[in-house]
Amino acid sequence: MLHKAPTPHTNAIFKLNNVGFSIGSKALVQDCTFEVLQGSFMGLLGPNGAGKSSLLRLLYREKKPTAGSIEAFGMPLENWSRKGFAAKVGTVLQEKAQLAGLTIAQVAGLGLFPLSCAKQEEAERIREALELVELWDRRDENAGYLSGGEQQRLFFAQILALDPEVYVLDEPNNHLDIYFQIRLLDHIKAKGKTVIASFHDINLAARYCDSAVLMHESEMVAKGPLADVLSPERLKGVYRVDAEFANSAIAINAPVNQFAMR
Ligand SMILES: Nc1ncnc2c1ncn2[C@@H]1O[C@H](COP(=O)(O)OP(=O)(O)OP(=O)(O)O)[C@@H](O)[C@H]1O
Repeated sequence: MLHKAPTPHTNAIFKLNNVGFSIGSKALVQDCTFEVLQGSFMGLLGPNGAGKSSLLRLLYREKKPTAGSIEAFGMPLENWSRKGFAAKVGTVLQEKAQLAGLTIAQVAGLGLFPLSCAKQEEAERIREALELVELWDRRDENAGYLSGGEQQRLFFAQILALDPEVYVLDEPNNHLDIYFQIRLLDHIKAKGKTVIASFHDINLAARYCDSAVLMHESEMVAKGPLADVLSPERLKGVYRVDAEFANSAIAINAPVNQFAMR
Protein backbone atom coordinates (compact mmCIF):
# COMPACT_ATOMS: atom_id res chain seq x y z
CA MET A 1 0.00 0.00 0.00
CA LEU A 2 1.42 3.39 -0.94
CA HIS A 3 0.35 6.43 1.05
CA LYS A 4 3.06 8.86 0.03
CA ALA A 5 1.99 12.39 -0.77
CA PRO A 6 2.47 13.14 -4.48
CA THR A 7 5.54 15.20 -5.27
CA PRO A 8 4.47 18.51 -6.78
CA HIS A 9 4.89 18.78 -10.54
CA THR A 10 3.82 21.75 -12.54
CA ASN A 11 3.29 19.61 -15.63
CA ALA A 12 1.04 16.94 -14.13
CA ILE A 13 -2.02 16.35 -16.30
CA PHE A 14 -3.66 14.05 -13.75
CA LYS A 15 -2.84 14.04 -10.03
CA LEU A 16 -4.35 11.25 -7.98
CA ASN A 17 -4.19 11.40 -4.22
CA ASN A 18 -5.20 8.25 -2.28
CA VAL A 19 -7.96 7.60 -4.77
CA GLY A 20 -10.42 4.83 -4.02
CA PHE A 21 -13.63 3.56 -5.56
CA SER A 22 -16.00 1.11 -3.88
CA ILE A 23 -19.37 -0.33 -4.76
CA GLY A 24 -21.10 -1.35 -1.55
CA SER A 25 -18.51 -3.20 0.48
CA LYS A 26 -16.42 -4.13 -2.58
CA ALA A 27 -13.31 -2.03 -3.18
CA LEU A 28 -12.53 -1.83 -6.90
CA VAL A 29 -9.74 0.75 -6.51
CA GLN A 30 -7.80 1.59 -3.36
CA ASP A 31 -5.05 3.98 -2.34
CA CYS A 32 -3.91 5.09 -5.77
CA THR A 33 -1.49 8.00 -5.60
CA PHE A 34 0.40 8.96 -8.73
CA GLU A 35 0.73 11.60 -11.40
CA VAL A 36 0.42 11.41 -15.15
CA LEU A 37 2.92 13.89 -16.52
CA GLN A 38 2.38 15.91 -19.66
CA GLY A 39 3.74 14.11 -22.71
CA SER A 40 4.28 10.83 -20.88
CA PHE A 41 3.01 7.47 -22.08
CA MET A 42 1.98 5.69 -18.90
CA GLY A 43 1.02 2.03 -18.77
CA LEU A 44 -1.56 0.70 -16.36
CA LEU A 45 -0.69 -2.92 -15.72
CA GLY A 46 -2.04 -5.78 -13.67
CA PRO A 47 -3.80 -9.13 -14.04
CA ASN A 48 -7.51 -9.72 -14.72
CA GLY A 49 -9.74 -7.98 -12.22
CA ALA A 50 -6.93 -5.85 -10.74
CA GLY A 51 -8.94 -2.64 -11.12
CA LYS A 52 -7.40 -1.09 -14.26
CA SER A 53 -10.67 -0.34 -16.08
CA SER A 54 -12.25 0.88 -12.85
CA LEU A 55 -9.41 3.35 -12.33
CA LEU A 56 -9.61 4.56 -15.94
CA ARG A 57 -13.37 5.09 -15.49
CA LEU A 58 -12.55 7.54 -12.68
CA LEU A 59 -10.07 9.41 -14.89
CA TYR A 60 -12.53 9.96 -17.72
CA ARG A 61 -15.31 10.73 -15.24
CA GLU A 62 -17.68 7.87 -15.94
CA LYS A 63 -17.55 7.27 -12.17
CA LYS A 64 -16.64 9.44 -9.19
CA PRO A 65 -14.05 8.35 -6.63
CA THR A 66 -15.52 7.37 -3.27
CA ALA A 67 -12.22 8.28 -1.56
CA GLY A 68 -9.32 10.65 -2.23
CA SER A 69 -9.13 13.25 -4.98
CA ILE A 70 -8.22 13.64 -8.63
CA GLU A 71 -7.02 16.82 -10.33
CA ALA A 72 -6.93 17.29 -14.07
CA PHE A 73 -4.88 20.14 -15.54
CA GLY A 74 -4.51 21.66 -12.06
CA MET A 75 -8.25 21.72 -11.30
CA PRO A 76 -10.40 19.26 -9.34
CA LEU A 77 -11.81 16.79 -11.85
CA GLU A 78 -15.40 17.47 -10.79
CA ASN A 79 -15.05 21.20 -11.58
CA TRP A 80 -14.57 20.62 -15.30
CA SER A 81 -17.57 21.22 -17.57
CA ARG A 82 -18.59 18.21 -19.65
CA LYS A 83 -17.72 19.94 -22.91
CA GLY A 84 -14.42 21.41 -21.67
CA PHE A 85 -13.27 18.04 -20.39
CA ALA A 86 -14.42 16.14 -23.49
CA ALA A 87 -12.37 18.48 -25.70
CA LYS A 88 -9.19 17.70 -23.76
CA VAL A 89 -9.54 14.04 -22.78
CA GLY A 90 -10.53 11.33 -25.27
CA THR A 91 -11.04 7.63 -24.64
CA VAL A 92 -10.99 4.25 -26.32
CA LEU A 93 -12.80 1.85 -24.04
CA GLN A 94 -13.30 -1.87 -23.57
CA GLU A 95 -17.10 -1.57 -23.52
CA LYS A 96 -18.50 -0.86 -26.92
CA ALA A 97 -21.45 1.31 -27.77
CA GLN A 98 -24.26 0.06 -29.98
CA LEU A 99 -23.32 1.01 -33.51
CA ALA A 100 -26.20 -0.38 -35.55
CA GLY A 101 -27.90 2.24 -37.69
CA LEU A 102 -24.93 4.60 -37.84
CA THR A 103 -22.48 4.76 -40.72
CA ILE A 104 -18.77 4.38 -40.16
CA ALA A 105 -18.26 8.09 -40.94
CA GLN A 106 -20.97 9.11 -38.45
CA VAL A 107 -19.38 7.07 -35.65
CA ALA A 108 -15.94 8.53 -36.43
CA GLY A 109 -17.38 12.02 -35.93
CA LEU A 110 -19.22 11.33 -32.67
CA GLY A 111 -16.44 12.68 -30.47
CA LEU A 112 -16.17 16.02 -32.25
CA PHE A 113 -19.06 17.86 -30.57
CA PRO A 114 -16.89 19.68 -27.98
CA LEU A 115 -14.77 21.32 -30.68
CA SER A 116 -17.72 23.09 -32.34
CA CYS A 117 -15.68 23.21 -35.56
CA ALA A 118 -16.93 24.12 -39.02
CA LYS A 119 -18.47 21.35 -41.15
CA GLN A 120 -15.50 21.32 -43.52
CA GLU A 121 -12.95 20.92 -40.73
CA GLU A 122 -15.10 18.18 -39.23
CA ALA A 123 -15.18 16.36 -42.56
CA GLU A 124 -11.41 16.68 -42.96
CA ARG A 125 -10.77 15.33 -39.48
CA ILE A 126 -13.05 12.36 -40.12
CA ARG A 127 -11.46 11.64 -43.49
CA GLU A 128 -7.91 11.79 -42.16
CA ALA A 129 -8.74 9.54 -39.20
CA LEU A 130 -10.62 6.97 -41.29
CA GLU A 131 -7.80 6.85 -43.83
CA LEU A 132 -5.38 6.14 -41.02
CA VAL A 133 -7.40 3.18 -39.75
CA GLU A 134 -8.06 2.09 -43.36
CA LEU A 135 -11.84 2.41 -43.19
CA TRP A 136 -12.30 5.47 -45.41
CA ASP A 137 -13.39 3.41 -48.44
CA ARG A 138 -16.13 1.86 -46.29
CA ARG A 139 -17.32 5.13 -44.71
CA ASP A 140 -20.96 4.78 -45.82
CA GLU A 141 -21.36 1.21 -44.52
CA ASN A 142 -23.36 0.31 -41.42
CA ALA A 143 -20.90 0.42 -38.50
CA GLY A 144 -22.88 -2.31 -36.72
CA TYR A 145 -21.63 -4.92 -39.19
CA LEU A 146 -17.94 -4.36 -38.56
CA SER A 147 -15.84 -7.15 -37.09
CA GLY A 148 -14.41 -6.77 -33.58
CA GLY A 149 -11.05 -5.52 -34.82
CA GLU A 150 -12.66 -3.22 -37.40
CA GLN A 151 -14.84 -1.72 -34.67
CA GLN A 152 -11.77 -1.14 -32.55
CA ARG A 153 -10.14 0.66 -35.50
CA LEU A 154 -13.26 2.79 -35.81
CA PHE A 155 -13.01 3.76 -32.12
CA PHE A 156 -9.40 4.71 -32.76
CA ALA A 157 -10.62 6.84 -35.67
CA GLN A 158 -13.02 8.57 -33.28
CA ILE A 159 -10.27 9.61 -30.86
CA LEU A 160 -7.83 10.44 -33.68
CA ALA A 161 -10.42 12.73 -35.31
CA LEU A 162 -10.71 14.59 -32.01
CA ASP A 163 -6.96 14.36 -31.30
CA PRO A 164 -7.31 15.42 -27.64
CA GLU A 165 -4.51 16.50 -25.32
CA VAL A 166 -4.88 13.27 -23.36
CA TYR A 167 -5.55 9.78 -24.70
CA VAL A 168 -7.11 7.40 -22.13
CA LEU A 169 -6.97 3.91 -23.63
CA ASP A 170 -8.42 0.78 -22.04
CA GLU A 171 -6.68 -2.21 -23.59
CA PRO A 172 -6.18 -0.43 -26.90
CA ASN A 173 -4.81 -3.53 -28.62
CA ASN A 174 -8.04 -5.46 -27.95
CA HIS A 175 -9.11 -7.33 -31.13
CA LEU A 176 -6.47 -5.61 -33.26
CA ASP A 177 -4.17 -7.65 -35.45
CA ILE A 178 -0.45 -7.10 -34.99
CA TYR A 179 -0.22 -4.63 -37.90
CA PHE A 180 -2.86 -2.29 -36.47
CA GLN A 181 -1.58 -2.62 -32.90
CA ILE A 182 1.77 -1.28 -33.99
CA ARG A 183 0.51 1.16 -36.62
CA LEU A 184 -2.03 2.88 -34.40
CA LEU A 185 -0.02 2.99 -31.19
CA ASP A 186 3.12 4.12 -33.08
CA HIS A 187 1.05 6.91 -34.59
CA ILE A 188 -0.27 8.05 -31.21
CA LYS A 189 3.17 7.76 -29.59
CA ALA A 190 4.68 9.92 -32.34
CA LYS A 191 2.22 12.70 -31.56
CA GLY A 192 3.87 13.18 -28.17
CA LYS A 193 0.50 13.62 -26.45
CA THR A 194 -0.15 12.43 -22.91
CA VAL A 195 -1.34 8.82 -22.85
CA ILE A 196 -2.51 6.54 -20.06
CA ALA A 197 -3.27 3.05 -21.31
CA SER A 198 -3.99 -0.33 -19.75
CA PHE A 199 -2.14 -3.29 -21.23
CA HIS A 200 -2.11 -7.03 -20.78
CA ASP A 201 0.71 -7.47 -23.26
CA ILE A 202 3.82 -6.49 -21.31
CA ASN A 203 5.99 -6.49 -24.41
CA LEU A 204 3.65 -4.09 -26.15
CA ALA A 205 3.63 -1.94 -23.02
CA ALA A 206 7.44 -1.92 -23.09
CA ARG A 207 7.45 -0.63 -26.64
CA TYR A 208 5.45 2.46 -25.71
CA CYS A 209 5.44 3.22 -21.99
CA ASP A 210 8.01 5.45 -20.31
CA SER A 211 6.43 4.71 -16.93
CA ALA A 212 3.94 2.32 -15.42
CA VAL A 213 1.58 1.76 -12.52
CA LEU A 214 1.04 -1.84 -11.45
CA MET A 215 -2.26 -2.81 -9.84
CA HIS A 216 -3.07 -5.95 -7.92
CA GLU A 217 -6.35 -6.78 -6.17
CA SER A 218 -7.55 -3.16 -6.52
CA GLU A 219 -4.41 -1.60 -5.04
CA MET A 220 -1.51 0.14 -6.64
CA VAL A 221 1.52 -1.96 -5.76
CA ALA A 222 4.26 -0.22 -7.76
CA LYS A 223 4.96 2.76 -9.99
CA GLY A 224 7.96 3.91 -11.97
CA PRO A 225 9.91 2.77 -15.03
CA LEU A 226 8.51 -0.46 -16.48
CA ALA A 227 11.68 -2.46 -15.90
CA ASP A 228 11.62 -1.56 -12.18
CA VAL A 229 7.89 -2.15 -11.79
CA LEU A 230 8.08 -5.60 -13.38
CA SER A 231 10.65 -7.22 -11.13
CA PRO A 232 10.79 -11.04 -11.11
CA GLU A 233 9.20 -10.94 -7.61
CA ARG A 234 6.23 -8.92 -8.86
CA LEU A 235 5.87 -11.04 -11.99
CA LYS A 236 5.61 -14.00 -9.67
CA GLY A 237 3.47 -12.44 -6.92
CA VAL A 238 1.13 -10.40 -9.12
CA TYR A 239 1.09 -12.11 -12.54
CA ARG A 240 1.78 -15.62 -11.22
CA VAL A 241 4.46 -16.39 -13.77
CA ASP A 242 8.04 -17.37 -13.26
CA ALA A 243 9.50 -14.82 -15.64
CA GLU A 244 12.08 -12.14 -16.16
CA PHE A 245 11.59 -8.79 -17.83
CA ALA A 246 14.82 -7.67 -19.48
CA ASN A 247 15.85 -5.80 -22.62
CA SER A 248 12.24 -4.65 -23.10
CA ALA A 249 10.91 -8.19 -23.38
CA ILE A 250 9.51 -10.81 -21.08
CA ALA A 251 10.93 -14.32 -20.97
CA ILE A 252 8.34 -16.60 -19.36
CA ASN A 253 9.53 -19.90 -17.99
CA ALA A 254 6.31 -21.25 -16.53
CA PRO A 255 3.08 -20.29 -14.80
CA VAL A 256 3.44 -20.40 -11.04
CA ASN A 257 1.32 -22.99 -9.29
CA GLN A 258 -0.72 -20.81 -6.93
CA PHE A 259 -1.11 -23.63 -4.41
CA ALA A 260 2.64 -24.15 -4.29
CA MET A 261 3.04 -20.43 -3.49
CA ARG A 262 0.92 -20.52 -0.35
N1 LIG B 1 -20.28 -2.65 -11.14
C1 LIG B 1 -19.53 -3.51 -10.46
N2 LIG B 1 -19.99 -4.05 -9.30
C2 LIG B 1 -19.24 -4.91 -8.59
N3 LIG B 1 -18.00 -5.31 -8.95
C3 LIG B 1 -17.50 -4.79 -10.10
C4 LIG B 1 -18.23 -3.87 -10.90
N4 LIG B 1 -17.47 -3.54 -11.96
C5 LIG B 1 -16.31 -4.23 -11.83
N5 LIG B 1 -16.33 -4.97 -10.72
C6 LIG B 1 -15.26 -5.85 -10.22
O1 LIG B 1 -14.14 -5.03 -9.92
C7 LIG B 1 -12.93 -5.74 -10.17
C8 LIG B 1 -12.03 -4.89 -11.05
O2 LIG B 1 -12.57 -4.84 -12.34
P1 LIG B 1 -11.85 -4.07 -13.53
O3 LIG B 1 -12.70 -4.22 -14.74
O4 LIG B 1 -11.52 -2.71 -13.09
O5 LIG B 1 -10.49 -4.93 -13.65
P2 LIG B 1 -9.39 -4.92 -14.79
O6 LIG B 1 -8.08 -4.82 -14.13
O7 LIG B 1 -9.70 -3.89 -15.84
O8 LIG B 1 -9.59 -6.39 -15.37
P3 LIG B 1 -9.36 -7.03 -16.84
O9 LIG B 1 -7.89 -7.00 -17.07
O10 LIG B 1 -9.87 -8.41 -16.66
O11 LIG B 1 -10.14 -6.21 -17.84
C9 LIG B 1 -13.34 -7.06 -10.79
O12 LIG B 1 -13.30 -8.06 -9.80
C10 LIG B 1 -14.77 -6.82 -11.25
O13 LIG B 1 -15.54 -8.01 -11.21
